[in-house]
Amino acid sequence: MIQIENVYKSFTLHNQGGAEIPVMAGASLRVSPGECVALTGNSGAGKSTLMRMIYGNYLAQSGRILVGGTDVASAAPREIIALRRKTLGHVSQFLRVVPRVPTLEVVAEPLRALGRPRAEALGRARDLLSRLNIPETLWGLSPTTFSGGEQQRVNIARGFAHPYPALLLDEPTASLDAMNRETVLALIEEAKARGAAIVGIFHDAPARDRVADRVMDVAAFTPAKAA
Ligand SMILES: Nc1ncnc2c1ncn2[C@@H]1O[C@H](COP(=O)(O)OP(=O)(O)OP(=O)(O)O)[C@@H](O)[C@H]1O
Repeated sequence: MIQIENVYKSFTLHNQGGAEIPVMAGASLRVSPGECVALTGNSGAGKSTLMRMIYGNYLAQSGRILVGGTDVASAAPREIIALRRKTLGHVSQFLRVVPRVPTLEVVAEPLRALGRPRAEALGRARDLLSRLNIPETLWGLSPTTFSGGEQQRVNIARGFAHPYPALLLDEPTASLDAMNRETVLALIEEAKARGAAIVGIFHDAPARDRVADRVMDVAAFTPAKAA
């Protein structure tokens, strides 16, 4: 489902005389449906960079990043937008939403964008918001004024609304209380059970041990310091 082949990435520092810093070389990884692979490695090893390349936010200089048959490394922007809508979900700790849209609509939006009926999309949103303990009194309000933890849970609900075949999880359990953390782990397990291929960064080691089938240390892809 997710297949990374021999990816190379460097950053060009335009404010430092155009210096080129290689950060990843020979990155390869294959994630099957129903499998969760956790990226590990020291701070600065390149976990976030690899996730951003899979999502199409950072461009790989060479190699292939196949997600459900689309090569993110060479796809046109509109192909990446379609991929993100149908196939590739992304759950981070941070909520970015259009102001003034009610929480229920924010969570239902990924399903509405795929043309799912309004009643079905809102039903799914209600189910997820209840499971993640967002009080019903907040559902009609925009989440922009919510607490950090509430915004994080709204973002998780939104990220799990559509059953994406591929999912990227960036510290999905960070700063959650025990009960909500348990719900998120259950959502991840359900996504695996329905066949989602998942790549995640989990600083929460017990969470990683529970949901990850394999661990990939990205230090293996760090270019030799002399290069
Ligand atoms: N936009 C950028 N421009 C220049 N260098 C960058 C950029 N993004 C990341 N880097 C560099 O790439 C390397 C990998 O960073 P990355 O954020 O992927 O590491 P990480 O493993 O996710 O670290 P952490 O666990 O601290 O989040 C670092 O040396 C970082 O400085």
